[in-house]
Amino acid sequence: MEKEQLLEQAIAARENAYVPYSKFPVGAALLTSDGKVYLGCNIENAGYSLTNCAERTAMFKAVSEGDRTFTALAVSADTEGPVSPCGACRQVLAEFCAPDMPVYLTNLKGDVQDTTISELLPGAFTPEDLKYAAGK
Ligand SMILES: O=c1ccn([C@H]2C[C@H](O)[C@@H](CO)O2)c(=O)[nH]1
Ligand SMILES: [Zn+2]
Repeated sequence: MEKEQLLEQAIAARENAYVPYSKFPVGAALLTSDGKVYLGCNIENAGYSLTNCAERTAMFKAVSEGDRTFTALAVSADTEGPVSPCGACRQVLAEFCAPDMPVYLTNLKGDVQDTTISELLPGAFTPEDLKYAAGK
């Protein structure tokens, strides 16, 4: 799967966004090691804090279908520069994705920022951090 194809899919995934409150559609495309792509969009709620971001929608779809091995993620929104994933999504991504996994952030103007999971959330709290206390 080419980076460009994944970016295209993230842009297309915005079409299903449910965004009556923010009117800010976001799309995500999460690539598995098997070459499967899970799409995600943001899904808002009248109880605003219950909103689910595009990145977490894609991740939760994949995990709920039994896929946990990921090789790349693309995210798209209509932002001035490449879209910046929120803190909650950065933490959820760090749970399942390798620190060096590529993440492609884009906007509708074609700006692309290549980054990684660990660049998005340096020092993430991970499953490893739970092992010290568990081993006492
Ligand atoms: O990376 C991001 C940033 C924001 N949002 C959503 C949450 C909310 O629905 C809207 C405005 O914050 O955009 C995402 O889905 N992903
Ligand atoms: Zn988010």
